[in-house]
Amino acid sequence: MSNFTNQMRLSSSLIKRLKRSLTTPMVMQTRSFTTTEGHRPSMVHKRSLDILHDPWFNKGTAFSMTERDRLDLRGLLPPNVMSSEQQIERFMADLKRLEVQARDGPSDPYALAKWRILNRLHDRNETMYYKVLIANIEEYAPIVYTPTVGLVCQNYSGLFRRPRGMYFSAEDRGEMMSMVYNWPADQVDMIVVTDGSRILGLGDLGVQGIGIAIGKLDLYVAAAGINPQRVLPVMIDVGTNNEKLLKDPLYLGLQEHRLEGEEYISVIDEFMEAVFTRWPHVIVQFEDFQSKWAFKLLQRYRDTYRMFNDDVQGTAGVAIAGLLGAVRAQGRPMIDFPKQKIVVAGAGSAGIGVLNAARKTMARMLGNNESAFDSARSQFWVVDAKGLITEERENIDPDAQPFARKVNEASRQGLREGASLVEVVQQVKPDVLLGLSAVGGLFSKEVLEALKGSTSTRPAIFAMSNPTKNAECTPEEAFSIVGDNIIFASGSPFKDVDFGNGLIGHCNQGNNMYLFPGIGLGTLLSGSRIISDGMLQAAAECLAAYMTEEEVLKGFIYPSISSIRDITKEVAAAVVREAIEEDLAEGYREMDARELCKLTQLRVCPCM
Ligand SMILES: NC(=O)c1ccc[n+]([C@@H]2O[C@H](COP(=O)([O-])OP(=O)(O)OC[C@H]3O[C@@H](n4cnc5c(N)ncnc54)[C@H](O)[C@@H]3O)[C@@H](O)[C@H]2O)c1
Ligand SMILES: O=C(O)C[C@H](O)C(=O)O
Ligand SMILES: [Mg+2]
Repeated sequence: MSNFTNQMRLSSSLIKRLKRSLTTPMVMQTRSFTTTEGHRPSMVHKRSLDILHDPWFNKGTAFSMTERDRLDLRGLLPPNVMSSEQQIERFMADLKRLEVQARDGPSDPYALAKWRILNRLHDRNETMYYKVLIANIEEYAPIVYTPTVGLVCQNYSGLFRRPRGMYFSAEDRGEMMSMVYNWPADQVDMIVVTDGSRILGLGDLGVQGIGIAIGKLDLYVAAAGINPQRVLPVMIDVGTNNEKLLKDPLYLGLQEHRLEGEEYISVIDEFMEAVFTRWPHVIVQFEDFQSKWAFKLLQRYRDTYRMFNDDVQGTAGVAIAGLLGAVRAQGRPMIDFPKQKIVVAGAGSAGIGVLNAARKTMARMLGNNESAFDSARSQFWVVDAKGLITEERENIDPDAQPFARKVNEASRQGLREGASLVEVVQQVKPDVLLGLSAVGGLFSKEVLEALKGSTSTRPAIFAMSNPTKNAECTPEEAFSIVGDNIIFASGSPFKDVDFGNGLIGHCNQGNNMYLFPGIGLGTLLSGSRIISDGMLQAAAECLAAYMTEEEVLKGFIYPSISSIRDITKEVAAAVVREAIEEDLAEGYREMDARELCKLTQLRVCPCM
């Protein structure tokens, strides 16, 4: 559809909406609809979320599309309209499933039960919910966030009780500009949006992916202190390619294959235009989009909107901080980073994001010129589902292309196109083995045995895939096979390993949660128009510098989650400083750019 036609559609829906609000005062309006039992019309003086939160009137997913339109509910419920019989079936199936699938690998067996209790509190009393979460962040972050949030998404059709957030579906094309006004808050600071196409390492979960947006925003409130009334989780339902969900009669999302190409982009464009029209200062975090869209959408929007992609950019910053920590843990200065040999398993949105950032960081340390950038490339070996990526790879993904090994260079090392991970580790003897493959157990006994040949005095293993059962290896496997001296980090939380001799092998959590809340908060407070590479780099450097020399030498390369509020504050301050330095900051509320400058200790400040 041309931009013009699109605009016409958008503006006609907006005009409809405006007319409706002019002719009928929202609050006092009386509307009728049929109750769940059927026939008698019910009169209601409420609208929007007030209806969904009222047990006398709420029909949940059984509200028909006409009722959703008339009661300003469009977008506040998952798109699939259910019959009351289906609702009961879904509830009963969930009740019976209580103990089954309540566990994600070796994690807490009661995780899902705890999530249900916390979720009920979230629905009843947000202030109390966040107080409980903040006071017990170490215990409950793994429940409301990774790894349990993965289990929640997998079971979402059953767990769904009260809606939270907004749903924009392929069926809502042309309506989004109007729908955004169904959200009751006049001010929204943070949106986390997903299309559900790659939820953690669990694949395409369709509409059920809304859970990840809710979990991330919980951390925005708990770690960054964002007002819970100003966060908005969003699910863009463009269908699903998950065959199981397509056949499930109780699935809450659109039961059609995913939109592709221009059709897909036009939905996301319409969503972005709608939310930035209603809330011009909002920040949109893209989360768990499959790689093929993650990069394209980032390129499409990053210079126009206040947005970032957490999996590409947040993960990259967290990985850089960890990689620099691993260099320091060897007793070497950070500036030795460009000498590290790094094997990366996984060339998706996260893997490529990390590779690009690591290469740039090395290049900066080597003189920040073209030849430095070029030579940094040779420090990386990238293995994906088809093995080692070389220039011989057919139909190579353009994002992976810059990291393809030259064929003669590979053969000098005894490697070839498609070489297995174990062969690569054997030949390269890397300092770092980093996994973002979503393949649980990929760092097998053989791979870890091969890493014993590392030329590093202290090899580092980053098993960053989530949730727990997708981790490339466990810390027990890593420490017991490679040795007590290694550095270990995983994306999902694991317990430290007790060596039984009074010594402990520390398991770091290398998760983007250490950066995204600070990136969002810093952007909000600075009022920066966009989120620049420099702001992201400042966030990563701040996290890298957070750990003391003594801590890194003991193998602690990331802070404990109990200090997440402090880290977030530091990261946010670094982001604000950088935004000011780059002359991007426009200020926040009464704190204009000039006032912000006064607050910082910058020597050079462009607005002074
Ligand atoms: N720790 C964190 O903060 C963090 C952040 C982002 C993503 N992740 C995790 O990283 C994982 C990957 O995310 P993504 O968005 O890049 O996914 P993706 O699906 O885009 O990429 C997965 C990549 O792994 C490769 N792969 C598959 N099987 C492989 C194998 N046997 N050997 C080597 N490579 C293999 C694929 O070819 C692909 O390149 C997910 O589990 C996600 O949860 C963790
Ligand atoms: O969600 C997480 O825990 C980290 C990351 O964003 C992921 O997709 O795995
Ligand atoms: Mg993610």
